[in-house]
Amino acid sequence: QAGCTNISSTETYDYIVVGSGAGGIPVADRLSEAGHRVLLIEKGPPSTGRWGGIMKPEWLEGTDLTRFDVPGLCNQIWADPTGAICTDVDQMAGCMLGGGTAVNAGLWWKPHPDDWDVNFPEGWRSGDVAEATERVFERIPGTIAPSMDGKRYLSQGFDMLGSSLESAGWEYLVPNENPDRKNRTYGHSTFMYSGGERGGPLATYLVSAVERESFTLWMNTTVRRIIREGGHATGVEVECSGAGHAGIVSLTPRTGRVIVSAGAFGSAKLLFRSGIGPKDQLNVVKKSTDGPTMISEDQWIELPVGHNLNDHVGTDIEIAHPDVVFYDYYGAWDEPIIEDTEMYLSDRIGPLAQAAPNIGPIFWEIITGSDGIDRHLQWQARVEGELNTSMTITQYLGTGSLSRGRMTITRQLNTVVSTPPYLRDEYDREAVIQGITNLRESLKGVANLTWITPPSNVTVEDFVDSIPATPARRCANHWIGTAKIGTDDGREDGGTSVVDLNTKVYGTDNIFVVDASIFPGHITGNPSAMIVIAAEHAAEKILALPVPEDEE
Ligand SMILES: Cc1cc2nc3c(=O)[nH]c(=O)nc-3n(C[C@H](O)[C@H](O)[C@H](O)COP(=O)(O)OP(=O)(O)OC[C@H]3O[C@@H](n4cnc5c(N)ncnc54)[C@H](O)[C@@H]3O)c2cc1C
Repeated sequence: QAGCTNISSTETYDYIVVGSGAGGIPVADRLSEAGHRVLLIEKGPPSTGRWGGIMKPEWLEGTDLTRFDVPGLCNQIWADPTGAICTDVDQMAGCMLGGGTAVNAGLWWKPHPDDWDVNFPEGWRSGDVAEATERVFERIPGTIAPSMDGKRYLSQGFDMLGSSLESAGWEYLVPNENPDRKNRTYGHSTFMYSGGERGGPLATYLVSAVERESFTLWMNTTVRRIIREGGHATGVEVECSGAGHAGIVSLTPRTGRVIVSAGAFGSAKLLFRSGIGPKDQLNVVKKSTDGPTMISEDQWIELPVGHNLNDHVGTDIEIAHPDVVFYDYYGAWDEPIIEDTEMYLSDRIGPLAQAAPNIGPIFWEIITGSDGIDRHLQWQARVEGELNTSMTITQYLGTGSLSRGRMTITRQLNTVVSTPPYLRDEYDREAVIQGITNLRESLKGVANLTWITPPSNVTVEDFVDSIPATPARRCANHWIGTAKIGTDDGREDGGTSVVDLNTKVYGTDNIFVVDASIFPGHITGNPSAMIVIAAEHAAEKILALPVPEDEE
């Protein structure tokens, strides 16, 4: 293909990291920092201006910014996702440099200790990841006041809802200074933004990685399969899309390793295509166009990849209040308020330095179910809805939830959510209902506040039951879990885990998974910061493993 570079057969790498999202960028940086030759392969194009991205509205022409740099343009992904998202996944997923961290809204949370302690195995509890957490928040502290003048613009919605919660006994706090206080508390959203721009892993870990000679980044290059002999990977086969690379790239013989960081769907798909997964899925791949080059059946490694799929259960409610002021963030694409673009371009201040569509407050509650399990709810408000005075508030059900689903692959090699993970457990449903009931109660006395959804004459039970438990209605875009970490080897009867405590795929000696896929269960908040922490922690574990020559 024109523009593609054929791979030189002499070049080898100590680590090949597949996918440049929340997991891939930090792990690639840490491995290269330790002195290894690292190749980071991303299937998508560049995103932010720093890396050569070009997608932008007219008012950014002539600047080195793209739509992905400007917080106020983050919701353009819903208006026009072309060229930014994966076309082989039936859900929304960023397929460009930075993965989800290039297209997301930048919410950035220090995890609640339960997010680790309830879900993760030994060696991955809150105490074990404390240092990794510190390292991440040193590099990406996040901010609750993204506009560079420290002011918060258009805070009427926050003020109305915040003061209403306050009157009902909820407590204001700075969330990342109090990560363990998620029960009837509220605060401003924290974003990974810095300098009035997107920030995050693309502006930190990737910058330090690229400065090293031992680090190589390829974009527009898709890893088709891992080439392996038994449990030992020797390299990967890549395909070029646009100006990428094509051919077979080799690992350093004996000691080289592959890190799969292609996201909850992308990583599972790559494992399937490499003969690792449940037999039914590997048979689908065998019958696809991959058939002729797929590893032979006697080399398949049967693991429950794609099972344990999870997402936050999203339930939207909507209220309206005359104090709330709407700002047209979608309009900022082609009909922006000139004064606001000027403020942004000259000083990185104003509404466009804040995430669309005016997100916050964020508030939390823990519901103890009749099954005795604590379930964490995060409520995320934004100024958007039916009326100019509406606020839509999404309730996310996370930590403690028990429902799980499954992703599978089609003959066309697209991934699908074949079993949606929403509300399959009756106590998960109970927590969602209880949370809305409690919020109704908390907002009961607020003058001039109207409930639009659910209207006050509909019971919460009927409302919750009326929303289909499908991704179309419940999706939070926080997919996790398809290559679960744990000690129960998934090759054994009843085993549920795909990777061991070092994130190494069971049955292999040098293939690892480091991204949202390894999360055993859901967490309190938006997951990107926790995925970066997991990547920091995984890098440490991987670097500590003996290489073959050290063994015996
Ligand atoms: C619209 C949207 C808004 C969101 N908002 C927030 C938010 O505000 N805060 C938050 O914390 N989280 C948010 N999230 C979720 C968060 O971004 C993801 O959970 C996170 O990015 C997942 O990290 P990951 O490393 O697992 O995968 P990803 O970030 O998805 O990265 C995977 C990367 O691998 C690449 N890839 C896939 N297959 C291959 C292959 N075969 N070869 C080469 N490359 C490949 C992809 O192109 C992608 O770049 C949002 C997600 C979406 C979609």
